[in-house]
Amino acid sequence: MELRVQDLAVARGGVPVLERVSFTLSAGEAVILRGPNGIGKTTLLRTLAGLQPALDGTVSVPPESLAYGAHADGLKAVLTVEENLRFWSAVHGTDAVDEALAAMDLLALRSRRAANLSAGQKRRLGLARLLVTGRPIWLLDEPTVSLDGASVALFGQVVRRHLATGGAALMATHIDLGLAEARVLDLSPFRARPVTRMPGGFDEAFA
Ligand SMILES: Nc1ncnc2c1ncn2[C@@H]1O[C@H](COP(=O)(O)OP(=O)(O)OP(=O)(O)O)[C@@H](O)[C@H]1O
Repeated sequence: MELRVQDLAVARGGVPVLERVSFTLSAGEAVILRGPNGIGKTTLLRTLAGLQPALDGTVSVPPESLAYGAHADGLKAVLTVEENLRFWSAVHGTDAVDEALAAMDLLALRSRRAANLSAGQKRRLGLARLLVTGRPIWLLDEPTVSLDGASVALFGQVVRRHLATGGAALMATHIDLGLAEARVLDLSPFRARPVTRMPGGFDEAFA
């Protein structure tokens, strides 16, 4: 499945952040979003995931084709690791829980409550959730935060396997996941033009 983004404009807190963003992400492809802090990588990913509306533009696939992986969002603290994945697998009508546990090295932690996981273990569970969504296009926001070297390598393998089986990934990351084939999309040219400022106004005070 191909993701075609055309002239997308996105905003954060009502303020336009990026505009006229156009790119294509094909099956089997990984694209890495680049740009300085605050340029709008998270905002772009959240907009594509359907978590906030776009100001303008078109996205060729519905949010149901996209899986958003960020932080530990969506984890139920009182459920165990395995129960969390079973919950999401039921929501998505898939059956990949054991595979996901194994892929992110969570088999030994399957009976532990999510609340009692370390930050890195929570992150691994959040990434295992991607696998049980069964969705082809992954949107990843700094997926390797809190992960140790071994877990980064593990996740690199998971992404490569996803790409090899026709999936695609759009990610904001500063870490080399070992994806030699990944394309880089620099967001700098899409920075929204600043709104007209009022002299002595709020913007001036914080400039
Ligand atoms: N809740 C919010 N309300 C208003 N503005 C926000 C809010 N969250 C973020 N912003 C602003 O929106 C802009 C885009 O932020 P975003 O998090 O998308 O950038 P980013 O490229 O992901 O940054 P980083 O590399 O630091 O993670 C920034 O200028 C930020 O200050």
